Amino acid sequence: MRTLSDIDTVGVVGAGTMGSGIAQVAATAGYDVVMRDIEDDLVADGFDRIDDSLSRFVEKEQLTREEADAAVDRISGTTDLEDLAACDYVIEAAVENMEIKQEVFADLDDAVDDDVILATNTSTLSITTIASATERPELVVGLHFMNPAPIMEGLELVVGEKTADEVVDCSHALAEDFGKTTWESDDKPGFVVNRVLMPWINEGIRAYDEGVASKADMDAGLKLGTNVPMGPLELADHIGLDVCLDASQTLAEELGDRYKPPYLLKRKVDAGDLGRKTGQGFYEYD
Ligand SMILES: NC(=O)c1ccc[n+]([C@@H]2O[C@H](COP(=O)([O-])OP(=O)(O)OC[C@H]3O[C@@H](n4cnc5c(N)ncnc54)[C@H](O)[C@@H]3O)[C@@H](O)[C@H]2O)c1
Repeated sequence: MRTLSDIDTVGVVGAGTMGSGIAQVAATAGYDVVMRDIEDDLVADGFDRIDDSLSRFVEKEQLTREEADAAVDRISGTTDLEDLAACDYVIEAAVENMEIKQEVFADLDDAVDDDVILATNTSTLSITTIASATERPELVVGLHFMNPAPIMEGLELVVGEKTADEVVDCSHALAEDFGKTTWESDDKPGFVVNRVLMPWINEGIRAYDEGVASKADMDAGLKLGTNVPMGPLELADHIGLDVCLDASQTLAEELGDRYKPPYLLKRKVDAGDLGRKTGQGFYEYD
């Protein structure tokens, strides 16, 4: 099995909100990165997000222009799964759907060397179930980045039923090399963060829908009243309303009705208003 010193190239599956952020984190930490999505346009959008984010780091003088350019140069984009063959550690950040994740993991299992760790950035799905699509369940682990991945310090490590101790150790070490601080969760629905965060967001949406307060006052109340950086409606827009809906549905299936997604969340997703990424969610964005 590979250890941290064997890892030069990190594969990232998905170039969306999280995949592009994870690719940026790995490249900024000095790793070569192969970022894969299913269409060229989606890969290009991923690079645009990385450029925007790195430019903000440069503006804030947290990186030099040269360091930012060097990080981009270390990332190659592709739509071809075979291009992940040379990777030493792969992080999957495709959509939050068990069927798709299992398909991706079965394909990755064939595409990369037998001793390569396959990590998933899933928000709520079972690591053990995802791992069962491979012949290497002991090499599958949850590496759950927070959004935005380049900014948030915390990284949740999720240990599946068969995940080997060495894989957990190597993943903690890699996360630390990315500049992150980790905590560990057992493979239980929602892990530590989303088990508590999703019902908080959903209750905020319900309270707004039931007329407790305006959107702005719901968010202001939670921000000023509990000292969090974003209220529930802003945070839902930031995460993506589709991601919140998928996560809540999984949690409700596993843990019961207290996790049931609110009606208004479903209606907004059906309308295609997914939050920041589509320019419209609970709020409007440029
Ligand atoms: N958005 C968040 O705040 C957040 C936080 C932590 C974890 N996550 C998790 O990260 C994962 C990705 O979420 P996101 O917000 O980046 O979603 P997103 O919709 O922004 O991006 C998902 C990307 O995956 C791509 N994709 C779909 N099938 C693929 C395949 N077979 N191979 C390669 N790419 C494929 C899509 O084209 C899309 O570009 C999900 O599992 C989500 O639950 C999201």
